[in-house]
Amino acid sequence: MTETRLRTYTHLTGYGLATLFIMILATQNFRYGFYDLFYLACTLAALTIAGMGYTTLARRQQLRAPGHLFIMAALNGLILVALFWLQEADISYWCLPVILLNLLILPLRQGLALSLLVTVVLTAFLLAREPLTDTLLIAFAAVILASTGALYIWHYDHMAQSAEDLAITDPVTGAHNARFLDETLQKEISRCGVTGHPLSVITLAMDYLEETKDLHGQNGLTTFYRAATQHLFGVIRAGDSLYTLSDGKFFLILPFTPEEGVRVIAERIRRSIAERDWPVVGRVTISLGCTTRTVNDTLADSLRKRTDEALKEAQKRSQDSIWFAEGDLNGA
Ligand SMILES: Nc1nc2c(ncn2[C@@H]2O[C@H](COP(=O)(O)OP(=O)(O)OP(=O)(O)O)[C@@H](O)[C@H]2O)c(=O)[nH]1
Repeated sequence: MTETRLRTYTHLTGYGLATLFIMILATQNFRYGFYDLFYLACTLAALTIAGMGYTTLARRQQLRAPGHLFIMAALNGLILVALFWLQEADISYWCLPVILLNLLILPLRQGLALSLLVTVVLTAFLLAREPLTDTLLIAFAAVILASTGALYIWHYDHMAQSAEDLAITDPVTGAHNARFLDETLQKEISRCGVTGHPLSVITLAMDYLEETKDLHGQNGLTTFYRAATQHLFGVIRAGDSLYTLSDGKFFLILPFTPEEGVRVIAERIRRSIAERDWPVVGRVTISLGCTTRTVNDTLADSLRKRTDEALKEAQKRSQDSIWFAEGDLNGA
């Protein structure tokens, strides 16, 4: 299930349960003749039903739907105004589920800020009217609810972020993985198609891979891959992205980089790798295949194939070299 869909279900459940709870309150107050509280509950229910409608309408943008903040601010505001207007201490108990609803519907910071605001105003109201022990009891319940809810949501957000990072990161090098490459490259190509900015890519691989493996073992290679990744992150500019492919190759996506630019950065990378003394493996050279997108390149696969061929050509000609593959400008 995607995060967006999960949020949609969570929001619908939150608003749905709140509506049910408020409708029960409305019915009870109507039965006992507390019409002010009945009207208040009906208005609150209208807001939570609006929340359900908004959740359904904005279901594709649940992660950044700003309307929830307005709905929840109105809901919280209405309860606080009613608290002072009606001078009805029973309304203070309505604030407790609202604190949880804030945290469930809104991003953590917004939800927590709104819940703390409600807690402070509620405590001030109770201090002026109710015995100190009752006030402390309700304020304490509100703080416990807000902090436990916030902790739980923070923990969930943290876990979701870690799972997402793991899914797109190579465990050995810490760079992005091949799965994420296809996705990002396709998006980048589509963006270039619209804006017309140049896009270049590079595939690079270590020379004498088998010999190095025989000499230093897989651990030696892994140490080099890790160090090379950190080094490449330092060479490329912000906006470029680096990927580790399964067969010991690296891939670079270089947005806003024309043919002359990719030749410059490829040469810079080649030289900087050859000049260093690497841990465990010592002196190492790499070969690089590069290409620049043409208007006929609409698929990630075609750019990847062309850089792979360019890399093979570079390795065939000599080690420690670069080959640039021209794209087809005439036919698709
Ligand atoms: N994508 C990318 N391109 C680079 C990088 N370094 C150089 N280039 C390309 O090579 C061209 C010439 O780079 P440089 O020789 O560093 O000259 P520069 O004018 O200082 O480069 P910029 O100010 O980065 O444009 C740049 O305009 C880029 O197209 C890099 O780290 N990433």
